[in-house]
Amino acid sequence: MIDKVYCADVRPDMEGKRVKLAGWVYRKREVGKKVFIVLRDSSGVVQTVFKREASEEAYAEAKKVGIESSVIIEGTVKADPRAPGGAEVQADKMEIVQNVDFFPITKDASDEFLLDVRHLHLHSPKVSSIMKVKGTMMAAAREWLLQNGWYEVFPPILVTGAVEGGSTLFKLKYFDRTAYLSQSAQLYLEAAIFGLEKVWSLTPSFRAEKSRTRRHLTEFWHLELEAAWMDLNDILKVEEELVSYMVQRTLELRRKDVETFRKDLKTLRNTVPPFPRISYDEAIEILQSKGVEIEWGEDMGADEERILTQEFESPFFVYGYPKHIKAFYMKEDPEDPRKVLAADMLAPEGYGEVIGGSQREDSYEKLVQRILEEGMDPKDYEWYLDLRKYGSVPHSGFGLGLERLVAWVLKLDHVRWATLFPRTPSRLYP
Ligand SMILES: NC(=O)C[C@H]([NH3+])C(=O)NS(=O)(=O)OC[C@H]1O[C@@H](n2cnc3c(N)ncnc32)[C@H](O)[C@@H]1O
Ligand SMILES: [Mg+2]
Repeated sequence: MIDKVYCADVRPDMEGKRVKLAGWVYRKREVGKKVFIVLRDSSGVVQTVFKREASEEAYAEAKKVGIESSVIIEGTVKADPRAPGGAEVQADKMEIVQNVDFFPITKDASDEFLLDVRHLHLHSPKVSSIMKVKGTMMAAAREWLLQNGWYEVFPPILVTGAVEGGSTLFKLKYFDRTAYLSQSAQLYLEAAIFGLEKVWSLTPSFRAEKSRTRRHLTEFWHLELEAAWMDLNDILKVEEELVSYMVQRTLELRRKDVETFRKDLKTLRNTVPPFPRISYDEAIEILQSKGVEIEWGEDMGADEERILTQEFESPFFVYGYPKHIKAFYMKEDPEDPRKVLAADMLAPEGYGEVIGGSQREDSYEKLVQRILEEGMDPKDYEWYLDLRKYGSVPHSGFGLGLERLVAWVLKLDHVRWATLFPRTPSRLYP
């Protein structure tokens, strides 16, 4: 590894210190007999200046080097309030590792072009900021989960059945059998709670969703928790504590990156327990009062959720959905058989659903009945039904879409920008 100083670590108090930098040419301009190069690395940028009198050779290299060329620069730090970070490097040596004559991404590049060359778009400091925030949010989640006694497990991705409906399964040939890409690790987490009680996993989940909305991917990162002995209210408390910790910790560690995308942090600061809770019935009434044509029993889509979020300035829960619009594994509400003990967490500012969760049906007979009601074959879920035969317990869990949470925190206009290489119905390459 090159013994280098990171760009963001070049400070005014290093005046006179000799440093070696390694990175990529981010910006370049010639002013009179000087060449200014803003060098970029993973930490940020620093201004370097090349003068003929300092080194003829380095000056000539600086004049010819192209944007996004990889370079190693040596020089002396000089405090200068006009330079980003208050200091610049007066360069006297440059090694061009690889010169780039023309970098295809220009200022006016369209979103579609950026996605076509996503492998080059990852040079962008803004993209790096998104990935740093996403990584920090997951690091915060891990911190919280470890501190609160949750065990990480590693469920399979190659599976034999649907969790969230057969219409969004990706099917593949598995030797002489049929397999699917996992839509959710939930069923396997439900098996794990009989030994570990409180489990979680971060896995890629796959949905053959044809819906081309700003919040759907065909592959997304899915943070899922499952706990024995917990009912719906218990798991909602877990959700709001976990999400609050993820958001507040990210503000603590990555505030500059977050502020690159949003100046108003109010809804993030408001993300502290307890989150507001409204029933599905109340949600329908609110929507109807705002002129939305929706009847009780209908599902809320992105548009309805967007309108609903206008009522809140923090994430909030909607609970008590009608049974027929929710998944087979959800426990019927003992007080109202039309409903299930399920709740979604919606993010404000128009983002909507970021978490889907519920208390699970723990009765063998009722679960068989729900599977049949949904037109599925209990034989396909024999192992899953066994979980209700051998020491069944009340249990609950949820799934958080990591890209959706990041998209809200950074106010991204599409969830695809929150993933390294977005997968959508029209995108499988690069
Ligand atoms: N362990 C569980 O209880 C999870 C449960 N089986 C489940 O998959 N619920 S979910 O379908 O609402 O998906 C959960 C979350 O997963 C995210 N999600 C769900 N589908 C997508 C797509 N297509 N793209 C991006 N993100 C998606 C979104 O935030 C949802 O709230
Ligand atoms: Mg959902």
